[in-house]
Amino acid sequence: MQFVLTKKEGNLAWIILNKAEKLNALDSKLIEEIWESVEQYEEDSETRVLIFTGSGKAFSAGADITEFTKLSPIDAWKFAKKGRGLMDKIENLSKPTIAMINGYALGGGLELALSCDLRVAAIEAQLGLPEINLGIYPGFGGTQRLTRLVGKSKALEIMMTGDRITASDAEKMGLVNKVVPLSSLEEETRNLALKLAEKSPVILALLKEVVLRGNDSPILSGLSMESLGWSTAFSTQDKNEGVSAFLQKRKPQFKGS
Ligand SMILES: CCCCC/C=C/C(=O)SCCNC(=O)CCNC(=O)[C@H](O)C(C)(C)COP(=O)(O)OP(=O)(O)OC[C@H]1O[C@@H](n2cnc3c(N)ncnc32)[C@H](O)[C@@H]1OP(=O)(O)O
Repeated sequence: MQFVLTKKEGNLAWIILNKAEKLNALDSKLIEEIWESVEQYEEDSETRVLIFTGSGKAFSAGADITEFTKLSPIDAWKFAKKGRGLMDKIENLSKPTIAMINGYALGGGLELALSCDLRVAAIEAQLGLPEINLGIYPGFGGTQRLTRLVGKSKALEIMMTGDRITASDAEKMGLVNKVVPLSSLEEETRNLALKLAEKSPVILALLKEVVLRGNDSPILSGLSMESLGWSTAFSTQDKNEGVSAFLQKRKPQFKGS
């Protein structure tokens, strides 16, 4: 890999965008390498949580604008599909994902963070969808994911003005889950990831499926999926382990079966 660093820490996998001199701008190569890293950890049964972050002063400043000059409309469609495909893949991973936003998360960079389950940001981070200033609009899923997350009015404000927002404002509108000083960002993110890694992976996967599919469905369908998934939990060893551990006043050891 040229532009992505990966590292494993027990049950945690880190995927680090590593093109700091270009603020981790997402070009075709970087998108392919993130895709490969995601596939690698998706298949790795030891990995329970994936953390995405960037090296240097940015999480990612978005799609690589220099590539836009040579794109025909058909190329642009292919590029948007490729980037969006990656975001869809990340969103639909059965394992929990966290975006550790260390600095700028703009355009496609914010869209990458939006495709993760949770977002922890440094106080210093700046977020936004500035595509409107380039005469385009978000094309890696942001129009849909941001709107579902913060509501139509706030999402339109962010996309129509292109203004950058602070991590604290992002937290207030529910766009990020937690804001911490940059100096403790890694530790706080790791602690959150370790907490998730202790839960049952099979139940987390079921929960994700019900929440994601339910979010796209009328409430009655979502509620029905919830009941079906909930009863499926009763076929797992992890449910037996969780209930037994409570009754025996000990910590559960979930194995993912
Ligand atoms: C068809 C597919 C649809 C895709 C949907 C997504 C679209 C997008 O994401 S469009 C891009 C949206 N992002 C932006 O508009 C942000 C662009 N960057 C900036 O505004 C600034 O770089 C900054 C405010 C984030 C930081 O400013 P500053 O601290 O002054 O740093 P520099 O501008 O000097 O940046 C350093 C270096 O990085 C290059 N760079 C930054 N962002 C991008 C980018 N998105 N694409 C390509 N290159 C980028 C910048 O040009 C500098 O390079 P050098 O000049 O060679 O040093």
